[in-house]
Amino acid sequence: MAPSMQLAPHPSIPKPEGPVMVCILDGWGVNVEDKYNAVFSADTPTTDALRAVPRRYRSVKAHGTAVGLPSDADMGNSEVGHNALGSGQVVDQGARLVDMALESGKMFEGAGWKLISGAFADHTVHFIGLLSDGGVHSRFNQLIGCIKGAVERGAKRIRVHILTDGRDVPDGSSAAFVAQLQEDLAGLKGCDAKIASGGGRMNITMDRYEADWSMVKRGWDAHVLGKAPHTFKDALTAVKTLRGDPENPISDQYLPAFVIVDDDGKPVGTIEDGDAVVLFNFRADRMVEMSKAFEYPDFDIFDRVRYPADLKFVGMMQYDGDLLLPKTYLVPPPEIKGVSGEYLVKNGITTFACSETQKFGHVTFFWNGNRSGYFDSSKETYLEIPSDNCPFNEKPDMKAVEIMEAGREALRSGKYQMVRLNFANPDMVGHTGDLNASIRACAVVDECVAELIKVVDEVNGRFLVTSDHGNSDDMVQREKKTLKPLIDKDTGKPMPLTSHTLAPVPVYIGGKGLPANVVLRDDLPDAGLANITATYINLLGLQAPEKYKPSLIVAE
Ligand SMILES: O=C(O)[C@@H](CO)OP(=O)(O)O
Ligand SMILES: [Mn+2]
Ligand SMILES: [Mn+2]
Repeated sequence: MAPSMQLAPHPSIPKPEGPVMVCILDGWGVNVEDKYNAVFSADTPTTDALRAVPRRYRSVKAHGTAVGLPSDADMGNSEVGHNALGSGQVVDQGARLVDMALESGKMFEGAGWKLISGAFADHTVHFIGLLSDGGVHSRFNQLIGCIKGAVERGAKRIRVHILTDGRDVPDGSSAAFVAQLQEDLAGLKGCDAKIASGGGRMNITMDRYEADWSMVKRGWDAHVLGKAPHTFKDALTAVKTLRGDPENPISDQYLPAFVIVDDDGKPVGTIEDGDAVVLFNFRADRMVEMSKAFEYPDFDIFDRVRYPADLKFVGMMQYDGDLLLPKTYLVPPPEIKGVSGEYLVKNGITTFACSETQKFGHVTFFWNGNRSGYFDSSKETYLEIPSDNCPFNEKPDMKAVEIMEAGREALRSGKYQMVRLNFANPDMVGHTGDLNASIRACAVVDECVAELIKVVDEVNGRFLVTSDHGNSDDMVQREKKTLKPLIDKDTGKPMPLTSHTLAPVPVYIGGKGLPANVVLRDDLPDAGLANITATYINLLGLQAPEKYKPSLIVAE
């Protein structure tokens, strides 16, 4: 082992007899305490009790610059949250790197730009991605920046394939983004630019972790082949019509696929031989599958029917550095080096990591600094529990009990020194905007934490329970100043909040194996998620790498 990777024993925190459990309650923030806070409203006796233990509970920042996002107006998300939790470092994240590449002009100088510029004169440049200013997967102004850059550099024909959001931005806001995009495209001089196809992000194109490839096929059919269940002459009409009854609309997230056609009913923007395609999302998880469909000539997961020849395909970023997918991209992704997972295996620590499909890559790929697979398969076991395929408010328990049971077994097995679990419920159910289902989601997770802590105590272990960002902690849109819920004019009901929040997240530590003198420091008021990495390494009785953000604990 490189001497630099050796972790010294902690001078005052001994090695535990049992394992260390790190639990991430995805989307569980600390926020305004009223009935629209599902975390607060849920029956959560376990985390309530943990919160009452002196010097073993605090909160940490999980949004904005504390996790490498461009500004403190940016909510946290799973990618940047797990990157920070697993690496102990704050690195400039995709959102910021794309901003900088556009500002400096580097965007227009790299290999990715060179590739697509081959289509400027005689072919079409297609942009496919999430249309909103949510800043989790993409940002509207970055799309416009790229389109304008292409037009200034000679692009003659542009088609945009839009995924409507309603998840990182309020549901129903898609119409406004579409209207704005249409206006911006119409204002481009010397370029024929139009919206060509679209659909809701949770219905087409943006599947992740192979939960449902049929979503990607629906996206391919609409974007590439120009085939969809609905055709319209105009995208704004498409989005407004497909939402249906204003009293009970289909969410922007789930709008069916549509294709824009001309007066003869012909699609205005199929993807043809020699065209360029840009996936303009910077975030990886929901772009990997579509990238495979575009990049791999012998792709066979679904029938692509037609695979355009001489395609100039790029991602906004490289979405998987191990698979080198896509080969060509516009902006190099963040480089996260020396993550805790690598240190652990190099120091002989055995790890079990588990979540259900929807969060499996979060607790492995994102946790490991966007790396696929194991650092050392002899020391690590990653277990994926298949997620249900349904809107998660219909089954708010999701696979929490199964994850808990797997965690319990791993803790008892004696095989693992570290057990890392992610519970998806407060996040995935929170995204549906369904308050009651989110309350249930938080309650079931609290029950699972109770069961796990019992076992941690049984094996003389230690635990750290935390989260990656807020979500269920606020389920309603609010007036900025008074924080009063905003009321929908049509329905008279409070307007649901489907997005993450800016809230800090809790950190609870404990376990029978944790010496009584180990407590949370009180001199790090501004700590963030990245401080948790050194903390859990200390719980293992080891000193953390020097470059990590300081540990939150001390032995007094
Ligand atoms: O579902 C997702 O893709 C994002 C929200 O856009 O959520 P998370 O960061 O929690 O995965
Ligand atoms: Mn998350
Ligand atoms: Mn989320």
